[in-house]
Amino acid sequence: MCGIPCSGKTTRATELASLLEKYISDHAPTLSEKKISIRPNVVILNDESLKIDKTSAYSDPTSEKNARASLLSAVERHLSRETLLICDSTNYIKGFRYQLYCIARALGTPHCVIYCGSTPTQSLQFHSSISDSQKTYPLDTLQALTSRFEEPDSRNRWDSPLFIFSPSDDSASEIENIAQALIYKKPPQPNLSTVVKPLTETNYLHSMDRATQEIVDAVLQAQQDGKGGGESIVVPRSEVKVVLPGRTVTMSEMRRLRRQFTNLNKMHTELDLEKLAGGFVEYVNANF
Ligand SMILES: Nc1ncnc2c1ncn2[C@@H]1O[C@H](COP(=O)(O)OP(=O)(O)OP(=O)(O)O)[C@@H](O)[C@H]1O
Repeated sequence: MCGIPCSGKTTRATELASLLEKYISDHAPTLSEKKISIRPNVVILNDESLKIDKTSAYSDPTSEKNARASLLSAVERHLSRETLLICDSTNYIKGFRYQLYCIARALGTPHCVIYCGSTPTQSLQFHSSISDSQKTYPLDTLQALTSRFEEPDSRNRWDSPLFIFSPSDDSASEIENIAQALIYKKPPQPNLSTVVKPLTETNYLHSMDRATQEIVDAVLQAQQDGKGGGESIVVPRSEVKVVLPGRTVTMSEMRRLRRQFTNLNKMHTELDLEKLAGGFVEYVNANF
């Protein structure tokens, strides 16, 4: 899921989960014929199921980071090729959505993004209708999160396929398309090498280390040379260029991105060096 706070994500997720469960039950013979094994129950992960307190978890950067880390590790624990899982959170940072996409890709299972496209005015109305006993974000947190929201864009692999729902839209109208995207679609393979000989497993981590370090060095060097906001930088081994943000990129930020990318891809030993380098550049651009 994706959407600003109080945009109706949990309401939509619950509706979609029961519609998908019905779909799985109604289509059992077809699924079995196609040898598709899928559990009958849809798992929903959100602040409530993870016992995260919305009233405080998003009020400062450290708590917010912890909340996101809990969600990410819960997704890693629960997702499998047989499980339909809904990650019901704002997922408002595109780099975070990219991380979710990588988890699905590493498992070889499809994903999609359901965007609850309520307007800020509609979400404020929903917020004001919630009684004080149902704990939710304080108004200022809601507004801060709304202003930081990075809207999904179906041109990005990690935001595609994208399904957009307004509050008045009927969940049932899209269920066939969502089922096609999640149940029948072949797992994503955009980064897999088909022509280049894969690296041996022993060399893999070493090669990834070197390739990503060379890119980090190139970015920091370009910045030292006076390159800045919006400029594209050619980096080693990648056809995709790094696009610098309109602020200074620090060495520790690049180190963190490199560590995260390495962790996400360390099992992905079928990738060749060029795909790895291109993937790292995409990851860096998404997180800038
Ligand atoms: N389509 C809708 N029409 C009217 N009210 C709605 C609609 N969707 C959700 N609501 C109401 O808005 C409030 C917030 O809904 P919900 O919890 O689904 O949003 P959310 O995006 O998951 O919120 P949060 O960001 O807190 O997780 C609830 O009181 C819910 O009943």
